[in-house]
Formats: sequence, C-alpha cells, structure tokens
Amino acid sequence: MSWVERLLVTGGTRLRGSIAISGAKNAILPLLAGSLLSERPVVLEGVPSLIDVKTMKDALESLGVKVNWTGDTMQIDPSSLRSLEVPPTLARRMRASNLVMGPLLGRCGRFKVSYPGGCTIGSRPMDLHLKGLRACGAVIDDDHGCITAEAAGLQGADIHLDFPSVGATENIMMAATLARGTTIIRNAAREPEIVELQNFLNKLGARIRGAGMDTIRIDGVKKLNQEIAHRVIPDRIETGTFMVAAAITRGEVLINNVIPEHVEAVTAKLREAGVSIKEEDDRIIVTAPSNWKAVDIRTMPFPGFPTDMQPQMMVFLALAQGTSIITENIFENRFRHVGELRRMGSQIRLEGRSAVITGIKDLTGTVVEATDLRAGAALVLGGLAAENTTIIEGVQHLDRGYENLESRLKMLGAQVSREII
Ligand SMILES: CC(=O)N[C@H]1[C@@H](OP(=O)(O)OP(=O)(O)OC[C@H]2O[C@@H](n3ccc(=O)[nH]c3=O)[C@H](O)[C@@H]2O)O[C@H](CO)[C@@H](O)[C@@H]1O
Ligand SMILES: C=C(OP(=O)(O)O)C(=O)O
Repeated sequence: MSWVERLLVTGGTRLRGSIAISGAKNAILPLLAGSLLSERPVVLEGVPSLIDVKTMKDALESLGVKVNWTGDTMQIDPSSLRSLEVPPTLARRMRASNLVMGPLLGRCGRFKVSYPGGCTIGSRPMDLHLKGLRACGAVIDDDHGCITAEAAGLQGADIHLDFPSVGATENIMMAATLARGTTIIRNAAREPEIVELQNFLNKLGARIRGAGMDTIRIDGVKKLNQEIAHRVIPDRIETGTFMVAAAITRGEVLINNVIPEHVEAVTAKLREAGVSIKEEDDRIIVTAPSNWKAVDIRTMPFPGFPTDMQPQMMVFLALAQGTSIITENIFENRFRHVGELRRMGSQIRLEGRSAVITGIKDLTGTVVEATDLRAGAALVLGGLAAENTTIIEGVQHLDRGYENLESRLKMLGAQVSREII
C-alpha cells in the first residue's frame, strides 16, 4: 500500500522569533562528491538532513566508500573506493549525482553514470560538463542516457565555458585537481558554492585559485592526502526563503548562521519592495511593512538574482502593490508554480520567459501541488499568507532541500502540519 504526504498550512500568523540556517544543500553535495578525490578520511560538519544528501551518501556507498552519518556530522573514508559505476536508480534521483564524474575521472581515470534527474525546470543538458572533461583528455561515450568515460591520465587544458554553469565548473575543477599540468576555466560560475568547493579541495591538498571570479586556475597535484574536518557554509536559498517567510507574513524574524553577502541580491530586492533588513556579522533581522511595492526581477548567475529564489519572490510579489515583472534567464521551464499560484487567486500572466504579476490583496488557500523544490517553497509561503488552509501535495520535493521545514516554521509561530494519507 502506498501513502501520500502533504502539508497543511493555515495562514494569517505573523512569524516572529529566531531561526538558524542549515548547511547548504548545493555546497554539501559537491563536497561529498569531491571527497572521492581524497585517499584519507574526511569529516564534514553542519551536514543538513535532506533527501538529496541521503541520495549522495547512498551513491558514495554504492562506489564502496564508507560513510558514517551521525547528527550533522559525516565521516567519509574514500580509501575503500572500488566501483566506478553509480546505479541508474540513484543517479536519476537528483541532478547533483553527475558531480561524481569529475572526481572519479580524476582519481581513477574512468566512470559510468546515467543521466541525472533533479527538478523538472528545464532540459538541463550535460554538454558543458562533457566538453570540459573531453578537453582534459577524457574519451566519453554519451549514449542512450548513459555516460561512460575513460582517460589514460588527464591533462590540464584551457577551457572556455559557453555559459557559467555551476555543475560544469565543479566537475571540471574536481577532475583537473589530479590532472597533469594547469587547467584554466574561463567564464566559470562564481557562486559561493564554487568558492566553498575550492576551499575544501585546497584543504585536502589541491592547488586551486580564482574561485568567485570568472577565471579559475587549477594546478594539478599527484594526490590529495590531507586528513581534514570541514564545516559547510549556510544555505543561502534557505536564508532567502525564511527572509520571504518573515516578509510575506508581515512578521519580524532574526535569522542566524547567515553569510549576508551571499544573499545580497535577495536583500536588495526585498529592500526595494519596502522590507526592512538589518545585516549583522552572521545574522539578518527582517522586519516587514504592512504593504510592499512591486519590483522587477531578472534571474542571473551569481552575483545576480538567484533562479532558486524566483518562485518564492513571485508569491511575495503576488501580494505587492502594483505590477511586477520577473524574467527567468537560467531555466526555460521554471514557471510551473504559476498555475498553482493562480489557483490560490494570484494574477500572473506568462509572456515567454517573463511573468507579469499584478499584485492582489489576499491569497486563498486551496489544494495545490509542489512540482519541484522551490515551487513547493513558494506554495508554503503562499499558504502562510493566505486566508484559511492551503494543502500542499508533492512534499517529497520540499524534503530534498529544506531541513525540518514545518517544525522550524512552527517555532516561528506558523500553523503547519504534515498529514499522511
Ligand atoms: C546541486 C546544485 O548546485 N544545483 C544548482 C545548480 O544546478 P546546475 O549545476 O545543474 O545548474 P547550471 O548552472 O549547470 O545550469 C544553468 C544553465 O546552464 C544550462 N547548462 C548547464 C550545463 C550544461 O552542460 N549545459 C547547459 O546548457 C542549464 O540547462 C541551465 O539552463 O545551479 C543552478 C543555477 O544556479 C541552481 O538552480 C541549482 O540549484
Ligand atoms: C534546482 C535545484 O536543485 P537541483 O539542481 O538539485 O535540481 C534547487 O536547489 O533549487
């Protein structure tokens, strides 16, 4: 017998209190994959309890790596690596499964993985990853949804990415770590998770510089053999989601364990709309006005406005005074939440890559479906602000990327519960 989990969110409560942000999903996943490059034990701290992290742990274990996960600490012993093939059922569970390609190729000279799964927000091809790995000397067969690669020793290369892809930058960085000579990645992604990966790999013994800028230089080393412990950076998308939760409920929330510079684009847009945001060393205080203004948003690679915050900002703007335009420049199919938000009463019109949002006074709770992770987050936020109760189906998407979401929202006064039917 199968069961369905759904969230029941009853709106109308102003969120108040303080909350601490968890380790970043999009940082821990490449760090776990990057551990494969090392021959010595690695300890990761601040590991969030997420389905995607569990999937990556399973993927590492399927390769023979020993992993011990207790609380928010993970001990990884990559010395026992013996298989170079991730089972298709695991690979298809999330996009980040592709991040084992670079490390396996770098350390062992071969891999076999299925095309990854992940959020259904666009076609998400792998061409830039494969182009970069081929430039380093890998012979790659990309056929029938399965990618196999071989290299008799990788060679450093000068690679220009057509687009600053986060995953391609990470895979190439990791493969190049153990290549002969120097690799240069131009038009590299500049996201904080890239800087985090550089810091982590350098602790292990790699020689990488430039992360956070558009050119990254990797001087290959023979092996990574430093035994290290590393604490993962806080999740900037979870931070942004809680910032919007405070704002949309006209509440006041102190958010701890934050790197304010990582959420600057979100802070700027919320301030432009009229929300008060006070930044201190590692915390942010969000105080919402009773009404807010429409603002326009264009998603861009970092430091631009993050696509992973686009759905959450859309629901906030659905309640703004005036008309906002959101242009989604990263993923061609990241508007699946629009239909669900319309069911809650919002007035949103799609025109190609843009959504035109005419602010209304109130949203109305109804039954809606989370079609992907951030679409789900937007629906929870809508539910917190709506009249009456919103029932959100497709909760498994939320569990991929938000740790204990309902209990943490409850700590701030929200009326949220999970129902199993
Ligand atoms: C686990 C993880 O870190 N996920 C994040 C990562 O995903 P991910 O690394 O998959 O995102 P990319 O930066 O690679 O994708 C950005 C754009 O480039 C395109 N592209 C990408 C690779 C490629 O080989 N060819 C190609 O055309 C994609 O289809 C997309 O349109 O960055 C995205 C963009 O900030 C975020 O939304 C995801 O949350
Ligand atoms: C798109 C996302 O994740 P993934 O790349 O893992 O699908 C996300 O975190 O919003």
